[in-house]
Amino acid sequence: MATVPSAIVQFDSITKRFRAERDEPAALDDITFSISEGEIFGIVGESGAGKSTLLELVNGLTAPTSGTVTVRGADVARLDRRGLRALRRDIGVVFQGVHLLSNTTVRDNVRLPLRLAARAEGTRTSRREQQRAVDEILAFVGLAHRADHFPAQLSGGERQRVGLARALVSGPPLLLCDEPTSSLDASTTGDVLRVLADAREKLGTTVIVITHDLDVVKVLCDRAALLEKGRLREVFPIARSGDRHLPSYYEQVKRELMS
Ligand SMILES: Nc1ncnc2c1ncn2[C@@H]1O[C@H](COP(=O)(O)OP(=O)(O)OP(=O)(O)O)[C@@H](O)[C@H]1O
Repeated sequence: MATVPSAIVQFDSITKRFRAERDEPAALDDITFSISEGEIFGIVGESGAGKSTLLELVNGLTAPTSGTVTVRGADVARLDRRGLRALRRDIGVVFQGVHLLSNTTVRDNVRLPLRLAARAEGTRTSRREQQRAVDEILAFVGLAHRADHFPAQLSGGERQRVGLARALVSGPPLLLCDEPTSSLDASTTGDVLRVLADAREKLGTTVIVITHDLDVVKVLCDRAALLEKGRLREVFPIARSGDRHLPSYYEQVKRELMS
C-alpha cells in the first residue's frame, strides 16, 4: 500500500502473535490503517482487544509478527538502536496512573527527560535552557504554581498533568496516551483533555489515545478505531457537534442511573 503523504503513523497488514501456536488467536490480526499528522485519534475496544499492543508497535516496544509499522516515514522494524532512540525521543508517552519520582519536585520530574536526553546524546543543554522549557510547559498544563511541590502534595488530576508536561517538554510531534483519564473524575478529566486538545492546537502534536470512555472520544477525537479481538472493526470519524463539552459528574450519574 502506498504511504499516505500526511500519515504520521501507518499500520500495514499488521499481525502480532505472542505465541507461535497457529490455533492461538492473534493479539492483532491483519490491521491496516493510518493516522494523519495533527489528528487526535482514539483507539477503543474491550479489554484484551489489542489496544496497548497496537500502541507499543508505534515506539518499537513490540515488534509485529508480520506487516509494517511506519512512523514519520521510517519502517520501525528497520531502525537500528540509534534510529530507535531518535524515534522514541520524538514520541511522548503517558500512561494511566503516571509514575513520578516521589522525592523530587514537580519541576525536576518534568526536567528529567531533558537531562537524560542531553546525557544520552552527549549534548550540553544548559540548565537554564532546560529550566525555561520546564517553566513553559508547566505553564502550558496550568501547573506553574505547583513547580516546587512534591507529587504527594498534588491531586490525581494534577499528577496526570505533570505526566503530560513531562511527556511534552521536549516538544515531541507525537504523543501516545494509554488510558490517561481512567482514574480521574469528570472535572479533572476535563483538565487533562484540555491539555491534550491544546497540545494539538498550539504545539501541533499528533495525539493517539486509548480509552474506555466514549465521552472522551466524543469530545476529544477526530477519528477512532474500534478493535475487536485483535481485528480492526471500523475507523469512525467522530461527529462534530457544536457542543463538545464533557458531561459533568452529575450528568453522568443522572444519565447512568435514571435511564
Ligand atoms: N507480553 C505479552 N505476552 C503474551 N500475551 C500478551 C502480551 N501482551 C498482550 N498479550 C495478549 O494480547 C492480547 C491483547 O492485549 P492488549 O494488552 O493489547 O489488549 P488491550 O485492548 O490493551 O486490553 P486492556 O484494555 O485490558 O488493557 C491479549 O490477549 C493479551 O493477553
